[in-house]
Amino acid sequence: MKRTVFAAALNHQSQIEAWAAAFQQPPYQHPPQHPVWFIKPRNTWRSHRDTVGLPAGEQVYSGATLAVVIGETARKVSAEKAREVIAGYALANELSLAEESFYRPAIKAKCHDGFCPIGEIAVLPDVSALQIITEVNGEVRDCWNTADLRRGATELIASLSEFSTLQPGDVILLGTPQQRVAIHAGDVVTIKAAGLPELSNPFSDSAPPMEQLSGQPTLFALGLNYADHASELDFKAPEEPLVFIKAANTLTGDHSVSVRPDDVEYMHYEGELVVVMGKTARRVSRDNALDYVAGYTLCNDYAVRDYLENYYRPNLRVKSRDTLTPLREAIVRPSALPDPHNLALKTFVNGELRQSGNTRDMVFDIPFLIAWLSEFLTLQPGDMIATGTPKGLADVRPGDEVVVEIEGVGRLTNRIVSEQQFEDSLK
Ligand SMILES: O=C(O)C/C=C\CC(=O)C(=O)O
Ligand SMILES: [Mg+2]
Repeated sequence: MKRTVFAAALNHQSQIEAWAAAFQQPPYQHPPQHPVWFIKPRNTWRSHRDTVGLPAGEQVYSGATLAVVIGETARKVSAEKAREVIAGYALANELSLAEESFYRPAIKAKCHDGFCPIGEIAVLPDVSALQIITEVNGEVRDCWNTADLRRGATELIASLSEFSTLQPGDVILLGTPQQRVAIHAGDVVTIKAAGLPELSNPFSDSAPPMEQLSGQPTLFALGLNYADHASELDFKAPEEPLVFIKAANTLTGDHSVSVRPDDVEYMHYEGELVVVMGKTARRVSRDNALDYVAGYTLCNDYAVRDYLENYYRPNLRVKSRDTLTPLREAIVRPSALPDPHNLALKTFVNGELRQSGNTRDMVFDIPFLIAWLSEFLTLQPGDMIATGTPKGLADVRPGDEVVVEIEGVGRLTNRIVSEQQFEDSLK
């Protein structure tokens, strides 16, 4: 069973060449120094022969790629050892709207329902020079070679597992070339490569309804959803929700530890109200949105600012690190919290009040966020929306106790430890 589907962007030589001049300018400033990660959440997953519905009025592009499937737990694995954790490979179609910017997470371009069909797994001894062929209605329309990838499977596993422990069932998509194939309703897109089961999907302008999904619930998180926090970071409040996704590996519980990397200057807390979905939601109106909510809880959306790069910012390396998202499992039912938009939110460090806000100050409120997301993707029971943090960030150090408290929802306590302390605790 798939767990998290990670994807590498800008990993094909043709993309870096096409974007070379732009990456020397704002907002990028320089070419990416680290792999550019994004996540294809479970609503995007489809299988061989599944029909994929195309969003009305949008041009969708095929993105044939190779998926590497993790077979064993991989934590801080070297590239040399990475081969040992690979269960096999599959073909995938990393579907996308046009890639017009890599600055902020491209959830609208990448995460529509059905935007990630993945084929059956097979064991292959070597994928370093594999031809990936795309046929549309039986005609070859694209062909690229994995030899043109900037980082191969083992290097990507090493890079990702440095901050995100991989588990069996996790998948990494290795990237797509700059040129993509435009697809239309009525097309059948087939992806082929020697030694792998082909992946073929018909495309329609109306897709069958989503069944109940497997895989980990998706944790959507809002950036800059409080104007005072945006301004303390020298940003204006966004004109539409800035949504990024956090992977399952980052979650930890109440009274747990969060690891501060030893080589960083600034790791800060972010107390946040979290909405937990209770019913399948697709194209839900703002007026009805709260009817789909199972309850509310809270999280601490820690960030390691040293690792920020202006590619799909905030990057997974900043926001999706092991142990850096404490989340309280117990939820408060909507009946006990009639107005989630008027709750005091506080964060204390070692008993001292450091952050104090109110959920009434959200830029985009909860009904808006549910309606906006469900306009292009299906929210499933268990999916969560961390609604952003107000002003008042500060660095935290090993030994600090951090408590997030939201009126009517409860408290979340955790302690900061150093990498060395955490490694010692594992021995
Ligand atoms: O790009 C940045 O510096 C901020 C991105 C996300 C901030 C966040 O998680 C929040 O506002 O909450
Ligand atoms: Mg946050």
